Amino acid sequence: MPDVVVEPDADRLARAVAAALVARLAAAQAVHGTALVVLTGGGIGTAVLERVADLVREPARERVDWTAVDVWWGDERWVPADDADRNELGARRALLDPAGVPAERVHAMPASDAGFAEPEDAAAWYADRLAAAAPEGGPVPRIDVLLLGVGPEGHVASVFPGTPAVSDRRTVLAVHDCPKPPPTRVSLGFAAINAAEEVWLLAGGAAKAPAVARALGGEVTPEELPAAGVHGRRATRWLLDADAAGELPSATG
Ligand SMILES: O=C(O)[C@H](O)[C@@H](O)[C@H](O)[C@H](O)COP(=O)(O)O
Repeated sequence: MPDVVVEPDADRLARAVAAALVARLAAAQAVHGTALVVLTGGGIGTAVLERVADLVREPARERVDWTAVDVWWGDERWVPADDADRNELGARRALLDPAGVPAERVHAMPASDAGFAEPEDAAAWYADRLAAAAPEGGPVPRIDVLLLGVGPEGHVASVFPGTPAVSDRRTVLAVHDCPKPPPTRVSLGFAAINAAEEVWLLAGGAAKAPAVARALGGEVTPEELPAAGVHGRRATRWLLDADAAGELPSATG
């Protein structure tokens, strides 16, 4: 059963997720020496990273060794490396650069000008990188926490309802004709998403309330609403603000 946390508003949601993320990464490092996080793009994903950067600047609070954090992405837009639409650029600016994450631990998905002819080639390359990082020979390394924003129609990463990506069994996919621009992307598929130890779905705002309620209502298929197909190996957490939780039974009485 997923864990659902509701914060009063978007700012407190971002702060709460940031604090929980720092704690989760510190706990993983205490056990394994390193920690691995998969980042999401979008507004809430970037807001969380900015709040984490605030925490990093509070020396008393800093418990994460950012030189021992591996950063991967859940999806990336198929645009040039310097394009403002790149999720990677937003993450570097918000957290990775100020926190001092070493270059060799930042595993960005290829940009459209990185030398791969097609996004399919970039997806295959990223899948190989994930497999190469998996010590036990599995498809992906140990993912301590995988962050996902949620679209108003229930997409996660770049897996959209009613698209081949929902049933694709590969760990990394090329996605075309996305309803959310830019249209072409590289995205983790459920084979990678659901291999994470913990998956945190982040949603803020009333526009997300119907998708959140349908995903948690248990009456919808991943084909209809991909967020309903997300299940971490150890934990699945929904981290919401009050508006995004507005159609949950507990909120409607
Ligand atoms: O690259 C992307 O666009 C994101 O990965 C995407 O999956 C995003 O997380 C959701 O669309 C929610 O975005 P917002 O938080 O901005 O609503």
